[in-house]
Amino acid sequence: MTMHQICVRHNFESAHRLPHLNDKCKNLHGHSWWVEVTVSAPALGDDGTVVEFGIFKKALRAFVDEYLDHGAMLGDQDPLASVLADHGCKVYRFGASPPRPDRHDGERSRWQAERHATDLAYPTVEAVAVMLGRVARQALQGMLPCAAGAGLGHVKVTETHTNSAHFVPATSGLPPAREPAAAGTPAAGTLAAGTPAVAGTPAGTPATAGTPAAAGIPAAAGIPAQARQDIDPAAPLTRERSRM
Ligand SMILES: Nc1nc2c(c(=O)[nH]1)N=C([C@H](O)[C@H](O)COP(=O)(O)OP(=O)(O)OP(=O)(O)O)CN2
Repeated sequence: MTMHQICVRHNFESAHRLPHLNDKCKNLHGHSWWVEVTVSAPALGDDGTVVEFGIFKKALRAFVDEYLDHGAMLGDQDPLASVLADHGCKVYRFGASPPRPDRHDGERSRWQAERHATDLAYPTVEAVAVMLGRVARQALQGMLPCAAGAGLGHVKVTETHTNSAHFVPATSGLPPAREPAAAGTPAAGTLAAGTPAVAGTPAGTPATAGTPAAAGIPAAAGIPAQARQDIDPAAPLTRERSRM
């Protein structure tokens, strides 16, 4: 079987520390991280793509820029996590538990992003790759104009020139192929033949205005509402997703 693959990259500046590893890693230190995500599909969509670069990057970047860039990634048990958060610093916690229902909106909103890493105790490079794989996969599911059967290929996260981690999902990463569209009715997430892709308005999916502030997804300009919903960490993780 042939396979098409595309790759997008994004970078972010973030501190982390790994107090359970060696002496060097227990210091709060920063890296210029790179994340690279590939998306695979057995056949190209009607628009000749696996997934349109711009829309996919916007969805991925929205999460990274909002929750990780110029912040700190820490284990939930790390005492620095609450100290930094109490001082207004951006903190993304690995291994965090859901807040009690009576907690304030800010805490609930933070959790919506942190639930991608709830089963990952520490922000190792490997764990960051898993977490960003979940974000990327949710961005892909749903309406993005992508080829039938398109799914997450792999995620590479680089923290230094010498250190990186690859995450490859246990499954192929391909969600079930979408049903072929009835004539004249483009399937969700696919482009109708001959339908030009209008930026931010994928064919077959009405872009509902104004959405997911509640989902913790930044309402970045140009990201289709549905795409933002798709990276909504509040969406329940399926068994398959949680294996990623
Ligand atoms: N498997 C992993 N090992 C280590 C991780 C990790 O995330 N996964 N992280 C660290 C530290 O965070 C540290 O940033 C990197 O440590 P190290 O490579 O030892 O340090 P340098 O980048 O300074 O290495 P040099 O090549 O000597 O410059 C450690 N291990």
